[in-house]
Amino acid sequence: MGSFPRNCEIVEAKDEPNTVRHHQTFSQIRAQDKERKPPILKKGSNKTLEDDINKLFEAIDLRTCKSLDLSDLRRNSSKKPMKVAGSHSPGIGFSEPVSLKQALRGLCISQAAEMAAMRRLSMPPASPRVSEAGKITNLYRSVVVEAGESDFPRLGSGEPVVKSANQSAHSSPRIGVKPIFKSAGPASGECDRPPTECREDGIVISPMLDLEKLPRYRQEPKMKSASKTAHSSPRFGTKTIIKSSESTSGESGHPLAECSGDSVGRYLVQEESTACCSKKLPQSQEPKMKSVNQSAHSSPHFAVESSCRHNDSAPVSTEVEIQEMEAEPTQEEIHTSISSLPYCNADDNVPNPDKNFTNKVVSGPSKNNAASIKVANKAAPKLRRKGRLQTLPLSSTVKSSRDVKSTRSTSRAVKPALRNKNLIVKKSKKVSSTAGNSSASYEVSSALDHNSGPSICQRCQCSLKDTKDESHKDHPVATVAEVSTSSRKDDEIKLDFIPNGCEDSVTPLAKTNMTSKYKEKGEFSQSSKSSICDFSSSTTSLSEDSNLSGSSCGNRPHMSKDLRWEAINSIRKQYGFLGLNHFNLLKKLGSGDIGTVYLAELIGTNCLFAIKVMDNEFLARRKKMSRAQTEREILRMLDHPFLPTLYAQFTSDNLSCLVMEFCPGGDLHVLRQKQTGRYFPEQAARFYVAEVLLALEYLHMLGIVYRDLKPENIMVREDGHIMLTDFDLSLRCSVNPTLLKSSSLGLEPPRISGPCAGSNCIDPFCSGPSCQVSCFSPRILPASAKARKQKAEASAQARLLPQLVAEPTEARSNSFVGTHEYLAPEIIKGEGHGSAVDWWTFGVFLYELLYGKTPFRGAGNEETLANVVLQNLKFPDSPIVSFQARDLIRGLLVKEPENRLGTETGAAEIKRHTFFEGLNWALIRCAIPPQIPEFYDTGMSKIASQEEEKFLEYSATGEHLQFELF
Ligand SMILES: Nc1ncnc2c1ncn2[C@@H]1O[C@H](COP(=O)(O)OP(=O)(O)OP(=O)(O)O)[C@@H](O)[C@H]1O
Repeated sequence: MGSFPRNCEIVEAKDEPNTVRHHQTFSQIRAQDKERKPPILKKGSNKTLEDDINKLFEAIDLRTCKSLDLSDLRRNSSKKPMKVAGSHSPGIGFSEPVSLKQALRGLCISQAAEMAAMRRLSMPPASPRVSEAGKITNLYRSVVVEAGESDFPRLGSGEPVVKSANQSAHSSPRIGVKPIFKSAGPASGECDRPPTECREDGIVISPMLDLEKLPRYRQEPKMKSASKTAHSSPRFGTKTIIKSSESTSGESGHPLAECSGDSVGRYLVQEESTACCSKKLPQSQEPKMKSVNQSAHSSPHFAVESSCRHNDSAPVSTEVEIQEMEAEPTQEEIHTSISSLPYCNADDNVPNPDKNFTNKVVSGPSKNNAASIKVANKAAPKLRRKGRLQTLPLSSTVKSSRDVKSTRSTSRAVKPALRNKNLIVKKSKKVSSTAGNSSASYEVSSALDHNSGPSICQRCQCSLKDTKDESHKDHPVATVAEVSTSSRKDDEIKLDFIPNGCEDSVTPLAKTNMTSKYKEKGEFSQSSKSSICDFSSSTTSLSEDSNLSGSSCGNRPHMSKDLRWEAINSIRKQYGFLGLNHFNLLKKLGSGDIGTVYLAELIGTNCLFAIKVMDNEFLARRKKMSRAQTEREILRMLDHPFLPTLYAQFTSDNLSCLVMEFCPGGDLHVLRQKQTGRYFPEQAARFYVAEVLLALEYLHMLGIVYRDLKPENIMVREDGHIMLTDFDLSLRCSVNPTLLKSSSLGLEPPRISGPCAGSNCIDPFCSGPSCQVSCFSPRILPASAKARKQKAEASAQARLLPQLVAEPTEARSNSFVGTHEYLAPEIIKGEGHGSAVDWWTFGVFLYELLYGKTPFRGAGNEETLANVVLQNLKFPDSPIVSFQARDLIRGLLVKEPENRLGTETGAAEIKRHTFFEGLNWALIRCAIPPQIPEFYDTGMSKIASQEEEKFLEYSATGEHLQFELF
């Protein structure tokens, strides 16, 4: 392994001058041999052994070698190991001087090779239905299988056996393998992106992982810096962007590769041209694999930057973790295997929607903006220049303490207090999404669900007023169990959209105050995520939704008491528009690929928001408009207690702003690291994954495949409940919700035999006298016989209820999207993926919460990817996790998506698992979360004490976008 050349390009074997005398027949060779080594005749013996052999040679030669010389054999038996330059394997080919014995051996081998070649030639052609990518995959597999059977050691049973690039080169001239991954190690930050090789015969040479460095990791278990922090950090800040066919510049050989690290982010290549997400495709369009030529343009190119992520709270050495993550296959096998993984992506050529998006943003409802600006300037003297930080009094809801947001990288950590300069270097990802109309909105219906009853338990008469978030009280939990399409009419589908009024386009009020500079900055700040995105095709499509309708609270009557809506509308009424100048930017919460999120206070309202600020010019230049558009469109659709609420969106001074709900509790990644042992107790994990499951279920119902589930994307609200964020990598598709009778499901009905009874549960079937918490009562709590009987009856009733299945099973995409440790195998293998990837990531997520680490993490990204594909799932001995939890994880982390739990009927399948037994899904939001954020420091006090004027400046240059607070 160590000698494996890093950039070894293994393509179709060519004739090697120093190896086989290809064009010599066997008889010629034998004649030469005879000349060199004349037979030694024993005295008195007319027939020697040599003579016999010679006759044998002649006989064979006549039969086989007249029309077939070695070069022919070599071509036709291409999948068999052949001698290559520098190889001295005896018996494969002939070399001079060649002995009789060698010749005989070589002949036998050649005959074997000939037989293999003939066998291959007699194989039936591939089915015309098989796509070119499929052919490549099949070809690849045939090589793997054949070679695996004959020459190469098998890896773990049941796992795919793949060959090393070298081996492939020896045996398969049809597939050229070019290792392109040049990760210089976790801390080097190097990145490379070799071009995709598209051969003349149309075969796309997939980029392969170069795991050359893997042995080094193994040999150096005590890793430094990033490695030492492996336990809690660093998903190895790697961002891989793969070339996709959406490129409009024809840079097929120069796909975007973006590397990001935690400490240092670098743009080593230019971004690929266009990632289109809004192509309006007919919904009926079936998923298609692209042709190889298309694939050639879209084959994923991996540019991997393994970054050193510092983790200030991770004293556990990597050594332990690496040892734990040792795969069953040897490292060499892993290397060998992953080197041959087919990274062929098939992408569609999708028109660039950026233009439309830009137009839309810029030409928004800004009719009276000019007038409004003047009015605003006069009537609101307190309004500062856009982005200006003011020293306003703290909101009453803001608690002053500290909550240091730590991420997997300290370089990404957001410091609680403002600094003079916070530089944000934008990372670039390539994302794709599809446009379309997924206006699958659902009306909450209690008729069909036994759990969707009133928010007050009919039996125990307990109220829900204890919940901290007022908005949640009126917020319907749109779980599958509660959602029905039976009574829904099209004109009733309104609740998912914010009003037009929420989308303001503001003439740059403070443009003169906003310094626009273009600077080169050497200081980098990275977000904590290392998502991978490659925008390729999605064969399902949606159209730009236009069902926006206005109301005071975005058609969310259940949120009418939300003070934030009132505040927004008040400002809008007062000034005629809403712009960035109406907010005080208090501090930077974090930055992502397409924007920076600030904590902001709506001036004069004491209402806090999280505002995502994106530079349209930068987005357009970096072809990221589609990502921003995807996120914006999805945010506008959402109305769920565990998903963010978009209060407003506007464009101000070419800055596109999304005003969202602010989550003061940080993200789950940070919260996990604060736990003892850096893992959650099982009950806490159960709470979080249950809420995430509902969020995913809701997204799937809307035709959204999330694709980037990980703790970093799960924010903790003020009340301790979660909020799933970050939708720019999501895939939008069509979905056909179906109501299924339990009989047609062929599955067990929901099991409610848990111990909720007797505890404080709001379960409508509960005879208990109280409420709260009990939704997450431990399964092991004893239940009375009576309660058990009632539960059994409830189960029987539930059996009769129809079940809504709203899994977007038709969704397909070939994008390489996600985060390394969370990537599903089908994404890594480029086989195309659908909604099942969310259930894979859900399994990884549960695993990480319970064990404090992800299941397939390797020493580097490449090894992680290899492990995901090849390594069997293992559970550490410690901490002790229940059988139910492990069983659920096992069901979710099935490498074949078709066999994965959730693939068939979505979240409903998962919710029935015994891990969630006894959980009242409809009332989760009423349960007391495991942890409630204590304080959150907005940094305003510090600003006030400094009595400084803070300004937001942004600048963009070349590859980077920078926002500065100073
Ligand atoms: N509603 C919110 N409340 C509090 N903090 C938030 C909120 N939304 C985002 N953040 C913080 O801002 C950071 C940046 O968010 P953002 O969505 O821009 O980037 P990201 O999560 O890295 O996603 P991407 O890079 O794909 O855009 C997040 O990591 C999170 O810490």
